[in-house]
Amino acid sequence: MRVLVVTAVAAERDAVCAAAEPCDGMTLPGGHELRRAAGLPVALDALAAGVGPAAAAAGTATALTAAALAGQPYDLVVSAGIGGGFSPGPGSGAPLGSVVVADAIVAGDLGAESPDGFVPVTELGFGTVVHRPDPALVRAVAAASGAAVGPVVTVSTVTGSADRAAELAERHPGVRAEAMEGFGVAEAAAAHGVPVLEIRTISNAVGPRDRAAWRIGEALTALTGAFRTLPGALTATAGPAPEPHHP
Ligand SMILES: O=C(O)c1cccc(C(=O)CC[C@H]2O[C@@H](n3cnc4c(=O)[nH]cnc43)[C@H](O)[C@@H]2O)c1
Repeated sequence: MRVLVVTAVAAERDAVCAAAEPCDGMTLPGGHELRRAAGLPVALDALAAGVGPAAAAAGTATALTAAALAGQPYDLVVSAGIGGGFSPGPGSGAPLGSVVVADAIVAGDLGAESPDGFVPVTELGFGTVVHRPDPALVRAVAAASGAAVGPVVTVSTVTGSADRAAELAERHPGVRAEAMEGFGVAEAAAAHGVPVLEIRTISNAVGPRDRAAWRIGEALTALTGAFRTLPGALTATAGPAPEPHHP
């Protein structure tokens, strides 16, 4: 099984690689650097594609295309990194340092404002605003890593007020976390017909800005922990490798 992990920044990519060292580098067409982990039961490549959904989609599509052209397509793409956690409650939110696996990868602000509030792009007659990963895979990966499961919203503007946090929570019942790349990664994966997951570890609370309260180090450590458990969860759900085809 071949897995592409897409993070925003190098610190997140290195936290993923820390679960799977050695992680050797290679350069993709266009200059993105891909780190390849050796010695795991799954082949795992990690890419820091940049912050935001557009950079995430561009980097993911580049890596998927390069792999397909090399005759080594990926079987799974994972959007991974730190994220903001909504206020913890029963069946929603996520506390600092915790792990979230998305059962819905949602475009949080793709749409239009109207006098009656936000209108998602689908209601304008365009595209999609949600990708739903395979539920069995989500359950297996979450169980292995001790993660909460729920929607993760992708935004282009980090939430900085209680009002905006409340608006997103109302619009997306059960929402666990907010980040900036998952939907872009998922769009690229869908364009290539490759399954997708999103795994976030919580570095800050979604709401009023409070930089002193960020726990980026803890979230990166939790990311390494989650990726230590990923290969086992994937091999347990993948079943036996298909027989080679002899024409
Ligand atoms: O300046 C701020 O107030 C602020 C608050 C949280 C995050 C940022 C970032 O610039 C980080 C963006 C980066 O990290 C992910 N991330 C982490 N926490 C959040 C969040 O609460 N909302 C959205 N994204 C978050 C994100 O995926 C980016 O890769 C600045």
